[in-house]
This record gives sequence, structure tokens and C-alpha cells, in this order.
Amino acid sequence: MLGRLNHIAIAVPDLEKATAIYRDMLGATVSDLQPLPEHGVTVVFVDVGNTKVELLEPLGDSSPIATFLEKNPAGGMHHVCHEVDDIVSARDRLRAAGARVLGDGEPRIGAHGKPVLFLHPKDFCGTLLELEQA
Ligand SMILES: CC[C@@H](C(=O)O)C(=O)SCCNC(=O)CCNC(=O)[C@H](O)C(C)(C)COP(=O)(O)OP(=O)(O)OC[C@H]1O[C@@H](n2cnc3c(N)ncnc32)[C@H](O)[C@@H]1OP(=O)(O)O
Ligand SMILES: [Co+2]
Repeated sequence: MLGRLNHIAIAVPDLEKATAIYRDMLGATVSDLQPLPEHGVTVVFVDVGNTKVELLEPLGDSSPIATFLEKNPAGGMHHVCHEVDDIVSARDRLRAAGARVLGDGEPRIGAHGKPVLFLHPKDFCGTLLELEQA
């Protein structure tokens, strides 16, 4: 089921500062800011060749990462995104195995214009998993 690692996401309190760290201190190429109000975040992507780092900050007053940042005010690892060949069949298989799919369970278009889903961290070794249609 699991394909390549599409991105590792780091939630940050200040996306401009985090972008400067990756661009200026680490010498990485960082994309432009991408506001995604439907996801309640603004993101940038750091392309490191074999995968990406997604830096995300809250957008709006009901961001799903707000509580995470209250608990981790300096920021921290937020989720891991794997690609899957068929996100709907992957969802159905995981549900049948007892995993919790977050939200209404329907794939939504993510930052790469592909359908994404999230799986509850308590079902996956304390790690929030995102699936993205390859
Ligand atoms: C940019 C678009 C897209 C992409 O294309 O890449 C994105 O990545 S959007 C990213 C932002 N969107 C999401 O994260 C959506 C899915 N997330 C959620 O629905 C919620 O964040 C959550 C996972 C349900 C948690 O919500 P929260 O308000 O924090 O609820 P709780 O505080 O009750 O948390 C429950 C439980 O889970 C632990 N938790 C929370 N977040 C994480 C995390 N990122 N990793 C690991 N564990 C997490 C939290 O600590 C609670 O545990 P206990 O305290 O032990 O109960
Ligand atoms: Co993501």
C-alpha cells in the first residue's frame, strides 16, 4: 500500500522565520508561501531531491494545527505523508482494519493538487499520517 515518502511536515509558529532558516542557514531551495485556507494552514515546500519538507503555520482561527503549536510552541514534527496508488481503496482497507480516518473520510485536494487523507496518530505509532494519491 505505502508508496514513496512524499513529505515530512514540520509545524512552525512563524513560517517566514522557518523559511529563512531552511533557505539561508541550510542553503535549501524553498517554494513560495502557499495559503491553503481550506486546510487552515499556509505552507512552503523544501525540495531535497528524494522527498520534501513541508513547513506549515496556522491560517485562520480554526487551524487544525493550533492545538499542536500550543503544546509545542517552538514547532515540531507534525505529520508524515506517504503516496498511495489508490487513496480510496487504501482508505477502505485501513478502515476495515480498524484505523480511524480523520475528517469526514473523503479525500480532499491537498497542496500538490492531489487528493489527501489523514489517519489518526493514535492508530499509527503516535504519528499523524497523511496519504496522498500518487
Ligand atoms: C497543506 C495541505 C496538506 C498537504 O497537502 O500536505 C496538509 O498537510 S494540511 C496539514 C494540517 N491538517 C491536518 O493536520 C489535518 C489532520 N489533523 C487533524 O485532524 C488534527 O490535527 C488531529 C490529528 C485530529 C489532532 O487534533 P487536535 O486538535 O490537536 O486534537 P487533540 O489535541 O485532541 O489530539 C488528539 C491526540 O492526538 C495527539 N496529536 C495531535 N496532533 C498530533 C500530531 N501531529 N502527531 C502526533 N500526535 C498528535 C494529541 O497529542 C492527542 O493525544 P493525547 O494528548 O495523548 O490524547
Ligand atoms: Co502534508
